[in-house]
Amino acid sequence: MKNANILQSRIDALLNVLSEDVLILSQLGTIIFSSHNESPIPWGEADELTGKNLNDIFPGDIASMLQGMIDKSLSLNQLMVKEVLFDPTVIVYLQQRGMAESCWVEVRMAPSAGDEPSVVCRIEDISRRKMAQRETSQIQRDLLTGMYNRRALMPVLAQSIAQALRYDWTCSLMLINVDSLRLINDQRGWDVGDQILKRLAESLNSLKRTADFLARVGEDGFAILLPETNAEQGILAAKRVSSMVSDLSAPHSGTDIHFTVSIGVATLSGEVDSAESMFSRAEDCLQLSKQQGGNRISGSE
Ligand SMILES: Nc1nc2c(ncn2[C@@H]2O[C@H](COP(=O)(O)OP(=O)(O)OP(=O)(O)O)[C@@H](O)[C@H]2O)c(=O)[nH]1
Repeated sequence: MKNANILQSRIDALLNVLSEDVLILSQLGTIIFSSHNESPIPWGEADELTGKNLNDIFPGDIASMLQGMIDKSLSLNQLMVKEVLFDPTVIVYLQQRGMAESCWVEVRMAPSAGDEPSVVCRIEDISRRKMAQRETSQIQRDLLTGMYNRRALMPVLAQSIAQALRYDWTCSLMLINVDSLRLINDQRGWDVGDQILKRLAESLNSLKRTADFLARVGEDGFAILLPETNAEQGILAAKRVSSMVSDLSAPHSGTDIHFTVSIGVATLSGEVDSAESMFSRAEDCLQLSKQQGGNRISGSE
């Protein structure tokens, strides 16, 4: 009995230092025990929750999703984890207790030993983590086309170079730049220019191999990192892009506006190469294609 008391006081102390909510739920979704301390979720007093069922707190779809987690956790005897949006306009129980802003929570359920089947459920507010994830992915994406940007490309290129050097492979970088986008914008309107960039992005995305990495770099162009691709194969890939672009167009006043691209391909040239030096060589090749009148492919090792 003494031991049981010590254990209980340790469990109470443990629960007191947790900022997450902890519930024990029966197999049928009834709250047997609840503990919440500094949680931003206004559940009401701990006593108020005990004896309530998930259906008393959550609308039908969320209650049955949580019940599904209980069922699975008990039948598979394993931890279940899900991210759930707690929106007070949907979860009226929480709105009535003062919740004004939505928050994302991580729900973890683990089967618990005992006479009656039950699960221990931890609910943690992960809104900040979610926001940070969203911000990170936004700063790595181009807003117009949704593709990765140069900031995202450079570390991947550096990694690909490191791998190629280590395993005695190679890799290539292709820069694809729309010819005379300024003129198209001026003559047909910025919307047409936008359409061209979007269609080109979508088509490059479908054309590239799964292992390739596509990014929008600069105002009017894209880059594709081609792992395990030598100079000759890089030029072949560029030819495929060029021929694909000849079938692309953007609609404008009932007509189709066609466009061309210039391409520069750089291939890894040895131990001294870096992401920056390879990118800069690809830019030089692109420049050469532009100087020769555009709609051309230039490559360098
Ligand atoms: N429609 C559209 N235009 C953009 C976007 N970003 C930049 N631009 C424009 O794209 C044009 C790029 O101009 P330049 O760098 O001179 O290139 P260009 O006219 O394609 O000439 P070349 O590359 O030499 O063929 C500029 O007028 C930019 O204002 C965009 O997101 N959408």
